[in-house]
Amino acid sequence: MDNPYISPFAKPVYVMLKPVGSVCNLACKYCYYLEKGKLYPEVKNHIMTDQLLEKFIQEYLECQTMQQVLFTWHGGETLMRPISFYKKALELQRKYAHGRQIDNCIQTNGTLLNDEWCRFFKENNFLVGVSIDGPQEFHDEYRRNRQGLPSFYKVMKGIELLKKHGVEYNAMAVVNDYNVDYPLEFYNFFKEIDCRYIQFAPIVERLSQHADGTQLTSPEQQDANIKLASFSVDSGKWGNFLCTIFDEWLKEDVGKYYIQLFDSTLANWIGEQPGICTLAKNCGHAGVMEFNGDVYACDHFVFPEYKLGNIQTQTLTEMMYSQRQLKFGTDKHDKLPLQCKECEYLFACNGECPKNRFMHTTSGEPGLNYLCKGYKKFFHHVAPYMDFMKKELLAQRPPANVMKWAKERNI
Ligand SMILES: C[S@@+](CC[C@H](N)C(=O)[O-])C[C@H]1O[C@@H](n2cnc3c(N)ncnc32)[C@H](O)[C@@H]1O
Ligand code: SF4
Ligand code: SF4
Ligand code: SF4
Repeated sequence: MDNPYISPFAKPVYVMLKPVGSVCNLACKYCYYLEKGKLYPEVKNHIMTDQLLEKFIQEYLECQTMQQVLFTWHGGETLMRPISFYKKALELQRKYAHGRQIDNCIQTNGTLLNDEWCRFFKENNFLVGVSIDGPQEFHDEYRRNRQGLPSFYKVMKGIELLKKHGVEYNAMAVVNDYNVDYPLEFYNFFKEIDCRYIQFAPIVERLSQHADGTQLTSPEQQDANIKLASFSVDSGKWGNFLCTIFDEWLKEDVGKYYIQLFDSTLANWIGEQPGICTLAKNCGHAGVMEFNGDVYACDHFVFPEYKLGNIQTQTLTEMMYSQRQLKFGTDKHDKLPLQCKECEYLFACNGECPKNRFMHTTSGEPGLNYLCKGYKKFFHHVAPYMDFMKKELLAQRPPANVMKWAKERNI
């Protein structure tokens, strides 16, 4: 074979990069990634070398079967690498692109953004994801640095700079035990700052002490001593949160504000692939590569037992299409408990993220998702509107017509 990297598979290989591992200037209390540094106690600097960066970029580009290739820079805090690192990455992308179209997106806590970063992102067409958990009071509850200093004002300044430079950005928020009680304040905040693409994710973590000093728990561990982390969202409240925001969105925001979870729900309603992996039928499409070349099954499964290999000894295609990774992907559906398999909302929920499946069903079967109650409530609540939007889409009319329809029915 001329090119050892060519992938025989139709789906693109997608692997997010961790150029500084889990290193960060903040220490958000709920962060699932901060403790991942403990997986590499022998390494002093968790920094991806230029050699590894080049190896990854060459291989990543050469194994793609699609014309368009997406690079995702993730952390830890991505902006803890200097701009020169990303300039080098762009040079290497150009070197190995061979005519492919390359897109870059980067996830950041926003605190280190300045004019220089924003100019760089604008010039190079980066999509920037900024983490912000709503108004100051919610955001600063958990998003602080090691000294306990809050980060809200720095993030807001960062967002202002992105806007000033015309950089495309979206907001990434988490919903936790605190902000879940204030859905309207949360939603209106994003409207006030004129953020039209809103992504939010529920926090569910379980903690126990492991020998290597880590605390987060993979779903296989079913020990009764494993406690739900206090910052986790309550399942029922998660449902109320989604329903309240949905009703508000329905008043005048459909087609104006894009809420990823609602779009993904509609996608499932019409049988399309949802944008959120948690609502998809299978997992396994998005791997992550750590600073040292270790590749894991998913960003939320960076546990030793989910390591697929290392790019120095195996190709990305070998790892991402290994039997283990394929099984990781199909297990999402195959391991559903009967209660899910018989659920009227299975097509929309797909049992959500396997990381959260540590409950038992009413008949005592393990593997039920902790968020089941909340999602069931949400799907039940939105079903008539989703049915209507589906009808509109199939008739090639805008789904935003749902607002008028709901108003006429006084709902
Ligand atoms: C690990 S951070 C890395 C990138 C960057 N430091 C940032 O904060 O955006 C990626 C995203 O995960 C979110 N996150 C952190 N801990 C989480 C958890 N336990 N569950 C769900 N999302 C979490 C963060 O709020 C952030 O939006
Ligand atoms: S800024 Fe991102 S990586 Fe850093 S602690 Fe917070 S969530 Fe984790
Ligand atoms: S394990 Fe969870 S986060 Fe990972 S791909 Fe599956 S649904 Fe998504
Ligand atoms: S709503 Fe509950 S029972 Fe239904 S598929 Fe989702 S997790 Fe399973």
